[in-house]
Amino acid sequence: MQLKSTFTDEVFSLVLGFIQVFLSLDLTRIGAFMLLYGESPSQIRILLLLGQDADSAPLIRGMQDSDLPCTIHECRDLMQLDHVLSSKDFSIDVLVIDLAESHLKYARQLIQISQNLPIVMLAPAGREAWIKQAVQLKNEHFLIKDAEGGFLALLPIVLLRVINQSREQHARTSAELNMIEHRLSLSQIVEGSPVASFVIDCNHQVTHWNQACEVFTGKKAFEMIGTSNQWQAFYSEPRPVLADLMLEDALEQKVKAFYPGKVSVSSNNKGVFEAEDFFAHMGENGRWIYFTATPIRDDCGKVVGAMETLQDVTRRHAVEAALQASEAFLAQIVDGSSVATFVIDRDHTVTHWNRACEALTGLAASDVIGTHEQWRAFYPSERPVMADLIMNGAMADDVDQFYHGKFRPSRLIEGVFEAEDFFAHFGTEGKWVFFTAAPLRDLDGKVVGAIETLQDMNERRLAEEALKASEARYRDLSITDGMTGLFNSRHFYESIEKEIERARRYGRPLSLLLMDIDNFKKVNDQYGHLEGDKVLQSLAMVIRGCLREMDSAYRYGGEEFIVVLPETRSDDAINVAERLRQRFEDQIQRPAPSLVLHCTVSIGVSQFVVGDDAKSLVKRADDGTYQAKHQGKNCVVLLDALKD
Ligand SMILES: Nc1nc2c(ncn2[C@@H]2O[C@H](COP(=O)(O)OP(=O)(O)OP(=O)(O)O)[C@@H](O)[C@H]2O)c(=O)[nH]1
Repeated sequence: MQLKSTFTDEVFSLVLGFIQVFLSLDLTRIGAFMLLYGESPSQIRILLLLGQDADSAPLIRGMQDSDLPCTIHECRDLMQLDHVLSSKDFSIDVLVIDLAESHLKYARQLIQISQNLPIVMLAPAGREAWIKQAVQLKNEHFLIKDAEGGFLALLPIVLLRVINQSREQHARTSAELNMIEHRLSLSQIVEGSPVASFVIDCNHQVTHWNQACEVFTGKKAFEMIGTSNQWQAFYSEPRPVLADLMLEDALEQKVKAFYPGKVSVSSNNKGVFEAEDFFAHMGENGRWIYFTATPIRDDCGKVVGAMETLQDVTRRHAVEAALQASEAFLAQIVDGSSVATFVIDRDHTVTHWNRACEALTGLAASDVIGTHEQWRAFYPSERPVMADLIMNGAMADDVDQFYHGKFRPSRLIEGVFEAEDFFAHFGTEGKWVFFTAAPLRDLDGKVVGAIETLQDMNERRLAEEALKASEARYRDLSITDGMTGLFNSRHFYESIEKEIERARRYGRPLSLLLMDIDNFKKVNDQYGHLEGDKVLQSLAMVIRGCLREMDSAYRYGGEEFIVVLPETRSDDAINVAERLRQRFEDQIQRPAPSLVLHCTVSIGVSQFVVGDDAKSLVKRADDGTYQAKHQGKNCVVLLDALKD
């Protein structure tokens, strides 16, 4: 029962008629009112403004007679009214004004003070004009009371209705306000966003199409808002965009049908669907777009629209495609390389194992890629390979633990190690392998993997060994007498210098034997040079059989031999010489098939004394031999330096 501010006599009469109907229906009890409106009354807080001399008793009694639970605060003037309304201690549902003439003077202030509080005005019969005057200020409810306080019984019902209307109005206003706020904030969010975004309502009509979206799609907001043409921005034919699907039942099913394999629910935000797709009709050459859509719900959770955002990820796709191509290219390079190569990632998982590596190690790429079992190619049990150590940032000490004596830091690259080792199970007879591992770094220099290359060193090793053998052979030949196998005289002078130096420096004894075959010319003359050679070889064999490891024997001249005896004094040297002489004499020579011959040797002995050099030492031994010849040959003569 609200009156418009354009209050007229006709309306006023109508209202009065309505009150009469109320009365005729005898709806004067709250219970009956509740039947009509279905409202449950709660404690109603009433503020009662009375005229100066007015009696509140009939009014309060009227309220008490009703079933309406209420509390009543009384006030008599505007000050009191203001105090109660502005106090936090009082919460008022309705203002009842028992109109007095005095109120009319400040009716305007009164209505201002009451703010939005519902007002019920009571005027005495015959004073309807007061009401008329008062309600012109504010459209409110009113009642005319007769002299006996008649109609007052209707007051509780009017109060309830007023309060309910007020609450409904309030609720409606707040909902509208919420909606406006919601729309306002959504508008601000969408319009202000640098991310291309658009919003549709529950009828699939575009309500927002922000500037970024205009730039992104080339479609102007004024073309799109109010239409359902959002598909035109993306497709050549009408079809739902992701936002449209947010309004559908069986949402996920439909999303999957329209974006098969391209869409998922965001892991960060459960209500948001995200997708990535190529839109061939966008831009010059099509575009990769990352787009999200989310339903917009009202306070009750009902879907009332949807918002979609768009981001151009074409460049990222191009970069990813280039990266993939470069990875594929790299994989081909690695695979095609004739150098056995494998790569591990930061988790030590094998990512590449090329054909050369398969051939060298005998382990198939398919058996090792994706595993941590690179060790299988090299070792019988699990342990790190060089690439694993590099990946772990190993220092020389760590590498030494696994490759002791076999590795060295690379001379070319810092942080890289190289090693050489023999792998017995490679090939048919095992192989020498040179291997080197280097870290793989990302653009920030962080180690993200390691590459190891392996080179079959067998052929080189064999060649090296052959070379060493040949060098040794050559060296042996250069210091060896070809006929007897003993060292030659050139080597004697190298050796005797060292031995003299050692004997001098450490005061160690050193002796020399110089021997000459007796009557050798005769052998040659009688049986020929070749038979003479056999005698020379026979003496060489006897000498070799009599020497210790530290001794050395030399063919000094044609039929002259020298034996160097380190750590040997002259008396021991004489013993050696005697043994030699005897064994040679015992040796049977057969210069002709039926002929047995025994040859002899004369031996001169000298011992090193301080001041000796090679020449003097040899000279004394030679003199000893000479004396032995003079003493009848086949004997040993020591030529003592002191006696000399
Ligand atoms: N078969 C052979 N004979 C050699 C070789 N070198 C030296 N002769 C011979 O050795 C002989 C040495 O003879 P002489 O120096 O006269 O001495 P000798 O006959 O051994 O007599 P004495 O030394 O006094 O016992 C010579 O006939 C040389 O030709 C050789 O390599 N092979």
